[in-house]
Amino acid sequence: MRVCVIGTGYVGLVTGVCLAHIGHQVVCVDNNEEKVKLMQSGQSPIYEPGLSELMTEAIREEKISFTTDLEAGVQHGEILFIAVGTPPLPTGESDTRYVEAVARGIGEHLTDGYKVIVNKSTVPIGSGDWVRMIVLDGVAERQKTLVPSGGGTATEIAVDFDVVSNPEFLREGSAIFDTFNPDRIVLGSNGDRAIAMMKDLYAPIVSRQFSEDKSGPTVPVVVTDLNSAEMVKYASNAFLATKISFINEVANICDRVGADVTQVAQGIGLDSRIGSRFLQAGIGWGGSCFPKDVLALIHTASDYGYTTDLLNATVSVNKRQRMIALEKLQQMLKILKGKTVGLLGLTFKPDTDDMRDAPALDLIDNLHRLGTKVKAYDPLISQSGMRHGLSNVIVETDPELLADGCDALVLVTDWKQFKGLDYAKMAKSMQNPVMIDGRNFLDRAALQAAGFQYVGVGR
Ligand SMILES: NC(=O)c1ccc[n+]([C@@H]2O[C@H](COP(=O)([O-])OP(=O)(O)OC[C@H]3O[C@@H](n4cnc5c(N)ncnc54)[C@H](O)[C@@H]3O)[C@@H](O)[C@H]2O)c1
Ligand SMILES: O=c1ccn([C@@H]2O[C@H](COP(=O)(O)OP(=O)(O)O[C@H]3O[C@H](CO)[C@@H](O)[C@H](O)[C@H]3O)[C@@H](O)[C@H]2O)c(=O)[nH]1
Repeated sequence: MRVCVIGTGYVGLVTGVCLAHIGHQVVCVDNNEEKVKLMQSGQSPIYEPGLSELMTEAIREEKISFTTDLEAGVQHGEILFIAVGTPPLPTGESDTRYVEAVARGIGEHLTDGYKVIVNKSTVPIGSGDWVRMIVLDGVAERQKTLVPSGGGTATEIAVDFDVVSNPEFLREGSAIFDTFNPDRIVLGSNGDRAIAMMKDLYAPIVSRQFSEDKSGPTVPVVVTDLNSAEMVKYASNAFLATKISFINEVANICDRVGADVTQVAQGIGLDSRIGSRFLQAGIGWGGSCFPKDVLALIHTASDYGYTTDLLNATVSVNKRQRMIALEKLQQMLKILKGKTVGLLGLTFKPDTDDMRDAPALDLIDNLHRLGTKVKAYDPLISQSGMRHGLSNVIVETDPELLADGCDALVLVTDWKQFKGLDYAKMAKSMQNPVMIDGRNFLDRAALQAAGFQYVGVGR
């Protein structure tokens, strides 16, 4: 099928490349010229495991192209994906201005023939109907420009489209895997024709043709109304964030009573009603989605007169959890002023270059506030030189250089490379071999054998 994806960030580019891989003809549109030039030259502007390889293949097979020209994209696509950012406003609500600009632009360029407009961006509940309205506004704008040369009124522009909400559940760092191995596909629409086209689009994924386990059961497709599909996205993220806040709260109690949260998580996670995933206690959840989406849902509820006691607690537990590494550093080192702390990891999770709302950023700010020198090493940020927002941090290019002279190390991101470091060598070069393991990721006994005082979270 002919697909246009508008917005080529973590979601749009992965979606475009994966749809091209399964055989569709994809045009990706972005209004960032630099990004588009980079993609046209075959390079991905983001790091996502496996993305570059699939992108190169799709370009070689002429299944995908990149442009800044929205009109060309709209003309090409039978299915038009909106995948632009919806960042948080200071009030907590989503900033939908990029979605609005794209919807209006689509309306200004819609041509004859039926099109499906898909909200892939995470958008506030009710956005499906709102996008329809904005697209029609765009059509009306164009209509106004059509004045026949002899005067009179121009022929009415005829458009035919439906809006579908197709929320995205991929995780950064495993986005390609998640796209080919989804737990479910959610399609919200008021139009049967649109749903049928979306099912055709995803048929190779639904049939597991591209899954790791090709013989697995077909992927469930959940068809809902527009509002419910939008709510599925927010409720999923809110549930997962709540699950992590829950285990973090349990970890804080474990710390006080002398239990080990990693053992507790194993014990409770084996209950199939609970499940073992997203029960890793640590320094709190971050990234571009959980923080903004939980706040946006709280905001929506409040717009409708409802106070979200549970979600408010999810957020406040997380805020406090973001301080846990600092508290543990204070317990171990006492005064932090004049001390040097090294951070292992900067990104909000491993296998991504994304620093949006990363717990490392809070920690850095708090350490600076207390007069601590901060150094950091991150497998991706250190190598790529992407130091956006990190001007006060000494970014080392190797973990051993990081340890040199430090009073303590904090493991902030659970990059798998951190399992195999030469901790004995690192301990020797430190002022004070203290390891705060903010992700309960390292082997306590091995660290102690290497000469570290090891402190985990809730263990
Ligand atoms: N990042 C994730 O893991 C993830 C997962 C699921 C859902 N989402 C949701 O998907 C949406 C996109 O997230 P993202 O992380 O990919 O964002 P992003 O910031 O990485 O990318 C957004 C892209 O849209 C482009 N853009 C902005 N305005 C545009 C316009 N008018 N025309 C064309 N392009 C435009 C930007 O240049 C950018 O390349 C958000 O709503 C987010 O909540 C994100
Ligand atoms: O047991 C856990 C699992 C995760 N995290 C933290 O939670 C955050 C989010 O992690 P993860 O969900 O793996 O990454 P995201 O890429 O942010 O993905 C989430 O947000 C996306 C955007 O909405 C959704 O599409 C995904 O389904 C949803 O998992 C990170 O800071 C993790 O360190 C924990 O602290 N403990």
